[in-house]
Amino acid sequence: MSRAVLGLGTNLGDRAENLRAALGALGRLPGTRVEAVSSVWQTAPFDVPDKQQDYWNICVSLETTLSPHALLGACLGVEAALGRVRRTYHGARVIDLDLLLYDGAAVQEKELTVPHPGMLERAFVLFPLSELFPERIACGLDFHNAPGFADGGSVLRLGPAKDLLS
Ligand SMILES: Nc1ncnc2c1ncn2[C@@H]1O[C@H](COP(=O)(O)OP(=O)(O)OP(=O)(O)O)[C@@H](O)[C@H]1O
Ligand SMILES: Nc1nc2c(c(=O)[nH]1)N=C(CO)CN2
Repeated sequence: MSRAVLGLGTNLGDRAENLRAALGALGRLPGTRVEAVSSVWQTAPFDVPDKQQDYWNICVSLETTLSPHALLGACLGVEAALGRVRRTYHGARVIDLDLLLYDGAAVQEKELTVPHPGMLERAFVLFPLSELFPERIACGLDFHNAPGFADGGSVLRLGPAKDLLS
């Protein structure tokens, strides 16, 4: 059994429903259990080409028997099932699932890079991630250097997933 950590984001349509549906789908993957879910964080769109609604971001840890590649394939399947359409680079999306970490694995391929290359620069990842691993990640001290904080206040904790998403 391995532990994988995913970052989820949505900024199109009903964001609570999109996260709810994605979590449900992840829990139904073969050999997979949702171990923990962060709070829901409302974050300003970072590095996007046009005006977009704020994102809702969460991080999720999974216990899974799926390999990293099989899990990535499953994540792409969940995105497709929820109606994600890829139009432009960093365009608004119904749902995005990024594989952030998989045990201690390091994968360097175009189709799959783990740890996710952008994760340490993204406040919208680090804040929810710090809730799952408080002993490993402390947010706050250096947050003004995180790109998500370029506008000085772009990450807002909305509340626990159990209140917002169940
Ligand atoms: N760790 C990873 N998690 C998810 N996708 C990855 C990962 N590493 C590489 N990819 C590849 O990236 C491709 C494009 O993913 P996507 O369109 O969701 O990127 P993005 O989320 O818009 O950008 P970013 O990666 O900057 O968050 C996927 O088809 C996948 O093969
Ligand atoms: N706040 C925020 N900004 C983003 C996000 C995201 O999930 N949250 N995802 C992106 C592409 O993956 C680009 N920009």
